[in-house]
Parts: sequence; structure tokens; C-alpha cells
Amino acid sequence: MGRRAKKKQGEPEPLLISSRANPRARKSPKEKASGEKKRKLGDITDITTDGQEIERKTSKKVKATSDEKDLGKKFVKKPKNEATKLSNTTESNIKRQKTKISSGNYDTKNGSENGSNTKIPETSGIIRHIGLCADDDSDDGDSEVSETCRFLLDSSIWSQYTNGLIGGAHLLLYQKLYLDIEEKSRILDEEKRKEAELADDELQTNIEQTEKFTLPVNQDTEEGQTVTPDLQVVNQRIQDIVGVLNNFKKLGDEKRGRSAYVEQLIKDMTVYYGYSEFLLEKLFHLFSVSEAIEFFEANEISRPVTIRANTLRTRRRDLAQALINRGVSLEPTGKWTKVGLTVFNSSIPIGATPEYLAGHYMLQSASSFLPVIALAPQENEKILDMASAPGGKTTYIAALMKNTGIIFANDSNKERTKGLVANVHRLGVKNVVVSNYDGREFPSVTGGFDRVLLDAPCSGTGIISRDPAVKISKTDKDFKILSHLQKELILSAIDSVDARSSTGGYIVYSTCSVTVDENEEVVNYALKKRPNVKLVPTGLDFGQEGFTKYRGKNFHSSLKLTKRYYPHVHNMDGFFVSKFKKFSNTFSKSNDDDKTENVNDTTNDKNGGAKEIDKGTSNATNKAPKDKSMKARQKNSKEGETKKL
Ligand SMILES: C[S@@+](CC[C@H](N)C(=O)[O-])C[C@H]1O[C@@H](n2cnc3c(N)ncnc32)[C@H](O)[C@@H]1O
Repeated sequence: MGRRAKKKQGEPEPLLISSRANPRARKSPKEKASGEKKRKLGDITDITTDGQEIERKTSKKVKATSDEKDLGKKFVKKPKNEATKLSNTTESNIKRQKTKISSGNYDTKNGSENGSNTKIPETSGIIRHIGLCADDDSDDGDSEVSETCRFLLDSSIWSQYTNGLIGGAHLLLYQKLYLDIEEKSRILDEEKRKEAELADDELQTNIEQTEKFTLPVNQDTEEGQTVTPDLQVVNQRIQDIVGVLNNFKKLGDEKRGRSAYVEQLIKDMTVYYGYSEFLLEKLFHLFSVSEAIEFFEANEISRPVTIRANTLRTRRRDLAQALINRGVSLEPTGKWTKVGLTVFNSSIPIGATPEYLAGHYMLQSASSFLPVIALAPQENEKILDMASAPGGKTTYIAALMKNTGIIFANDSNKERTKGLVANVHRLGVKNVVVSNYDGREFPSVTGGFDRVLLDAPCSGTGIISRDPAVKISKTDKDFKILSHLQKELILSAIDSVDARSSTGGYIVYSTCSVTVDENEEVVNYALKKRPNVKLVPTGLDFGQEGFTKYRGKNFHSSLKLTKRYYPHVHNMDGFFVSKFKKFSNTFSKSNDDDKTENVNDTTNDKNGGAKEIDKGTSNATNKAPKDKSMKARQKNSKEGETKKL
């Protein structure tokens, strides 16, 4: 199913990717994984899917800017702009000229060459030239005069002239000399340009007539070789393969098949971007080939720094003004948030301003606002933030609740709860209880919540630009362990909510990962195991729909209500957000009704939060169904400590 997202009002500004703005030297995979920057891959245009079952074949960027459209044309050689060339040439001539003068070949004092005393008489012509120099600011387009004047001014000769230290005759001499050199240089440059053009033409002719990209056999590639792969060669091959896949009928080798090209492409991208082959392939299949390149490229570029104004302490407008006064350049993050500010430049450390220390803002990635907006906490509710450290979302929830009600901010990692406690204090949050349980122990610890946020522990494939170690550190086993934990946590989260809540009854599940096994598969599992919940719209008016099918797997059709965010599309960390409504506290095993019903009970109040109308879906008893293995899980809990702080 092709699903090109339309740009909606309020979507964040688009990703601006420019290789020219981000020149990156190629490094070894290890260096790259440790954060080294690299050059862009180029000349990638739209192509069809590789024949694997990929539901999302294409994905439209929020707003295709010319930079985005140019993404694939980065390494296309363009002839140098003639004006630039001329200017460069002139500048180098000026340098040469200056050297010559200072090296004593000219007797500037006497205005003669090689120190001879030949006098140059002043003429009206000289005066005319000087006049032209004087109003050179007018940008008259006469590059000779313009550059000549620059030369004169640069070498202080003009000031010497105006101070009466040298006469107009000297100026003429310099002018003449400059123009001679300029002329010779221009002739040489022109010759060189013609030669280069001829060579290019020849090359082009050869390519057109004889060269067709041939997929190498294994021993021709870098695999198995001990030498460091030549990344330029790898990059070229990536471009070639994408070109072939774009037009396989005409350019491909039918005998070897499309899959052979895709296989080689994955291998080359692994080398070029510095991922383990396992992870690259896992992420590659989420996209069409050209979009995959965009995704991997976006992971090489940092996302903009964003901060969240803490409305418990200040207003965004006041905060922005205070920071601008300190030399920070920023602007509102997007229409979808009233509390986000994107920082472009700062002459001071943004994590150490008086405003930061006074708790006026939280340094927080834009995508991490999203689960809280989806949760839409209401004043005076009882809320569980099941995996909350270091508290970016907890403190946002508190601000939306205006410090009313109660938030249980839990995290199984005691060390991380220290940062959580510090943030709670700094931001003036007063409605939070911090606890240190394994989330799977809920609701035994306490239940009956109006809403639960499970911002689950995950692989971090959405934040590779921040943590490049993910590229090589995550194994198949890690993903299996993580998705198992996520499945257990999501059941606990659901079971901790009171379906009879008059204001809530909602569960938000989110991750900063883009893999299907940590997102759609977990949500689909929850829908199967807990037929007393259904997916509802997140209330987020941008983002791409979650998958309902993926590589042979079918998920519940309501999965389209979940939202995916990507660095290359939304210029924010990769994220997944889903929202459930619990409509009953009990359920029968056989109850696996159609949950496609679109319960649109969420309306954004455009204040970073949302107002919700409860549909009064259930009057069932408040007995949270227990997963069979709950007790066993509690016993086996390794990560959590069952001690309350
Ligand atoms: C994605 S981070 C949470 C970020 C947090 N929500 C925020 O906005 O600042 C996931 C958290 O889950 C915690 N965690 C891991 N396993 C857990 C478990 N079994 N129960 C509860 N928390 C767990 C980790 O310690 C980590 O702090």
C-alpha cells in the first residue's frame, strides 16, 4: 500500500539535507559508528521496491524543498560557474601579483620595473580609471575594472595614492601589469577548460557506447579482503546499483536477478554507512530503496536542538525573549506544539543558562513531546509513567496537569531515577511520586490509573544520529529480548488502567525505535492478549501511519491509527506512538472483536495537550485481568528493585 503522507498544517519544517553544507570525510565503519561524519551518497532517484514485500513503498517528505529534491544529486559534477571561476582566477592572480610586488621585482617607489627609473607620465586616462575604481561599489558588472580596483585597494596602493604618496602614473603601471597577467591567466584557463571538456566528452562517449554497470561477483568486491575498502568505489557502486534498480528491465542482468543487486547494495551500504549487516538490512526493508538511502543519510546528520518551555515556571514567549537576550537564536518548533523552541545557534551552553537552572525549560527532543500530547493528561488525574527516567515526559505531563492530581513516575533503573528526581525539583513539579519498580510489577504495586504512559525501553534505532553506537551494537538477540520485555510491559500498562475512569482510560505506548518488532508487533500482540482495549487516534495530526502488513506479517487493521516519525521525513528523532482506549476491566478470552472502530474521542486543545470526552464505554468491575505469568515475572524481575524511593 503506497502511503505518501500529505503535508498537513502544523507539521514541522522539512529536513534540509545538503552534502555541501555537511562535507564529511569517509571513515572506516568503526570510526563512523563512533560518530565520525562522512560524505553524502549521491545521485539517487526514485525507484520501485526490490521485490520484497514492503508495504510502504514510498514516503513523501513533509515538504519537498529543493534541498530535499537534490538529495540524490549530491555527487553530480557540475561545471563550475563561470563567474566563480573568473573570480577565483582573478583572486589567484592578485595573490601572484602581490607576491611579485613585495618580492622587489617592482620598484614601487619609482614606479618602474626591475628597479629602473623609467618615469610614467600622468594622463587623463589614468584619472578615468581611478574614477571607475572610486565608484566600483555600484556593481557595474565590469569584472576587470572591479577586480582591478580590488587589487588596488587590497594592496593599499589606492590609499597611498589618495595620501599623495604615489602618483597616478604608478596606478597605471599596476593596472597595466595586473591586466597583462589577468589576460594571460585567462587564456590559460580557457585552454584548460577546453581540454577538460574534450576529456569529459570522450569519457561520456565511452560510457554511452561501451559501459554498462556489471554487478561484481564476490571476489571483485571488498568482502573478505583485508584492505580497507575504498569508500569512493563503494559509493560509486551504490549509485550504480540504485541506477540499475531504478530501471531494471533495461539495465539489469535478468540472469542474476534483482535480489542479487539488492544483496550487493545492502553489503555496500553496510560498509559505507558503518552498520552491522544485520541492522542495516533490518532498517533497509522498512523503506523503498531510495527512501532507505534518505533514512541512512539523515542518520548521519544531527537533529536540531529543541527545548520545551516549562509552563509551570514561565511562558514560551518570555523564555524565548530571555534566551534571545543572551545571544541564543531560536524559533518556535512548529505549529503542532505551543511549548517547543528550536535552537539554531547559541553563544552560550544551552544546558547551563540561568533560565535552565531556574527550571524554565527542559532540553528535550521534539519527538519526545509526541507521546505526551497523545496521552493528553487532564488535571486531577492519576497517571502512571511506567518507564520515566530521566523525566522529560513526566515533567511535561505535570505541566499539562498544572501540578494537580498525581503522577507515579517509575523507572526500574535506580541510577536513572536520580536524574529524574533532579529534573522534577528543577522544574518545580509538585505532583510526582518517584518509584523504582520493574514496570512488569504493575498493577500489583498500584493500579486504577486514569492513564498510563509506557515510553518503553528500546533499541534506539530512531536516535542513531545521537547514538551511532547503535549501528553496530544491536544484535538479533537484543531485538528478541527487547520486544519480549516490551510485550510484557504493555500488558502491565493496560492492566494498570481503570476502564471506568470518568476522564481517561487510556494507554500510550511509544518507543524511539523504528523497527516493526518493537512497535506494530508489540501493539498487535497487546490487542490479541487484551481484547478489552482498542486502538484510538493519537490526536497527533502529522506522522505516518503504522504498518498493517510487513514482510509477510499481517497486523490488525487498526494499526493504521498508530504513528511513525522518521528523521528523513520529519527532521526529528525516529519515533513510534500508539494510543489505546480500555473499554472494560474484564474480558473473555474469546472476545477478539473487530477493533477497527475509529473512536475519535481526542481533540487537541492546541495547548500542547488535548481534551477528551469519555464515551462511558464500560461499567464492568474494576478487576484488572492478570496475565498468567505475572507472579513468575515478578519473581524473576532482574532489572527492577521493589523498593520505593
Ligand atoms: C526510553 S527511556 C524512558 C525515557 C523517559 N520516558 C523520558 O521521557 O525521559 C526507557 C526507560 O525504561 C527504563 N526501563 C527499562 N526496563 C524497565 C522495566 N522493566 N520497568 C521499568 N522501566 C524500565 C529504563 O531505565 C529507561 O529509563
